[in-house]
Amino acid sequence: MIKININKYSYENKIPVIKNINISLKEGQITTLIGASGCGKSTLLRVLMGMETGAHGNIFYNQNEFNFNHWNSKQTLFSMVPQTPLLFPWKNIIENIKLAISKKKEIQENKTKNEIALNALKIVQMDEHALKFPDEISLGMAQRVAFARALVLDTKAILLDEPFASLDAHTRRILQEWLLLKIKETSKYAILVTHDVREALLLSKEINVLSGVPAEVYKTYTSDDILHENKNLEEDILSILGRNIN
Ligand SMILES: Nc1ncnc2c1ncn2[C@@H]1O[C@H](COP(=O)(O)OP(=O)(O)OP(=O)(O)O)[C@@H](O)[C@H]1O
Repeated sequence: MIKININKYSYENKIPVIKNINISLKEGQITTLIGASGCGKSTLLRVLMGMETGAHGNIFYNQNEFNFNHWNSKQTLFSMVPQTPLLFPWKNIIENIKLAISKKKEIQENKTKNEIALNALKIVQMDEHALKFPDEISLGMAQRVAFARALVLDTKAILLDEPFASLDAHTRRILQEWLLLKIKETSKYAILVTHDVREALLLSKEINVLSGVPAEVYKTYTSDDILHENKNLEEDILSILGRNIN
């Protein structure tokens, strides 16, 4: 299990954007953060990536405690799949993946970067398109490449920042099912950030509903709540989001 506690984070010592976030991640499962626009979801992911420093709190993984005081972008616990794939347009698909592969990984696996990249593209069923350029593939395919790029970074957890937001409803549905399977197959831990309550219910084992700024966990739904749908969860979550809690 990965346990994340962020007691507080503020940009440039102004009012806190994140407060009292305690979430847990389980292997092969997706934990979701859902909250209104601007409540601090992307900031939270950036803190975990080490792109924003100065948060107060800690992370527990494998009996180790990591303090945010010593957290930076060189951390190896988290990688991110952003809202848009952010591929270099002048490099083909396999070259885009190879850029993310370290020399250390090449030595450890005793494989060339090409072999490692091709293997990751196989996992996301994009190996047949390895030599295409980003403008020759669809957005859904590009998001799968972004997922492969996160895989070769070999982090324990993948942070998914609204990865399906820019896709049409049909492609989104296919990729949602696909993602669920891949997280299970690769035994990754995952955090999904979304606005979409149905997406949260479809993919998550745990849903954390965030309040408005500062982002704070207002309510947590466990896998039991989600599985049994004993309450009308969709309505429940929507009504919390609609209250614009501050
Ligand atoms: N670099 C920054 N400096 C100062 N404040 C920032 C910075 N980035 C974001 N903020 C503020 O922090 C708050 C949270 O922003 P954030 O982008 O994390 O929200 P979000 O929940 O991801 O929004 P959305 O769902 O619309 O992407 C907002 O009030 C925003 O204005």
